[in-house]
Amino acid sequence: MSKIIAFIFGILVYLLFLISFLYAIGFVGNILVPKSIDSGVENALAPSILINLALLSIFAVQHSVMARPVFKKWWIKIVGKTIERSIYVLSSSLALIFLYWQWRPLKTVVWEIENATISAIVIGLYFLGWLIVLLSTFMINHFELFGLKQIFDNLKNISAKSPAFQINFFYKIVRHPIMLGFLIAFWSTPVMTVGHLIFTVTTTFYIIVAVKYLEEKDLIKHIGEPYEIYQKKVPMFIPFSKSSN
Ligand SMILES: C[S@@+](CC[C@H](N)C(=O)[O-])C[C@H]1O[C@@H](n2cnc3c(N)ncnc32)[C@H](O)[C@@H]1O
Repeated sequence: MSKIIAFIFGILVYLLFLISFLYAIGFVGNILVPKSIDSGVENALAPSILINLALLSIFAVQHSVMARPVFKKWWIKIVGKTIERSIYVLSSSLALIFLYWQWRPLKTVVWEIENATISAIVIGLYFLGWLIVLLSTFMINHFELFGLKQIFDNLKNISAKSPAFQINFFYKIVRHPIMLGFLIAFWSTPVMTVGHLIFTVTTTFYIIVAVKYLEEKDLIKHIGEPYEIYQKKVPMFIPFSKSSN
């Protein structure tokens, strides 16, 4: 019975993730969704900036703290291995939905691309960024990353293996294609407002710090020398650039 409940929970969490992921494309790109990064009533500058930074910080803290091995080890003892990842995905989705809901638009335009062709290219890049994000998740392990593999394995009484270290497809070109996809999507806008710029600069800073000082440190601890060799051969974010630590 508990296996079925865990399974249903994991499926519902995955559906919520899909909704919040699709909503993110509409939210950042100001496309189709009822509330986007630049829609709604504009309030005073200082409180809006503080609220937006607080919303981004909630996501960053949740996302980084719950992903650390020390936290995971402790948390697995409480919730069990099967649904640990689903709870992580659920928490991230809720933090994102809260951000979409409470985001304060700041509509002053910082830059605007007036040339229609360049504007269309930039919009194309926006969707390319999101596509890179989605495809990259399949290159490591989409189903493990979003908790589905764990709930399926549990249902079939298979003991889950640790996810394998991948150096395939996009991971041959950069070490962090998912984050590169986000960076491309967040910066590629024909109209950059103050609110969008705050979002983009803060997330860029967070991505660089989280990858360099948290994720890669954990990967070196976990994988060891093969990851250090990978770091020397493959650049972090910029394809074909000199590889860096
Ligand atoms: C949200 S994913 C982001 C992965 C990577 N930073 C990127 O931008 O493509 C985070 C998870 O991917 C795992 N990961 C990072 N690089 C990996 C690789 N080359 N192979 C397998 N898993 C990896 C990390 O251990 C972490 O659990």
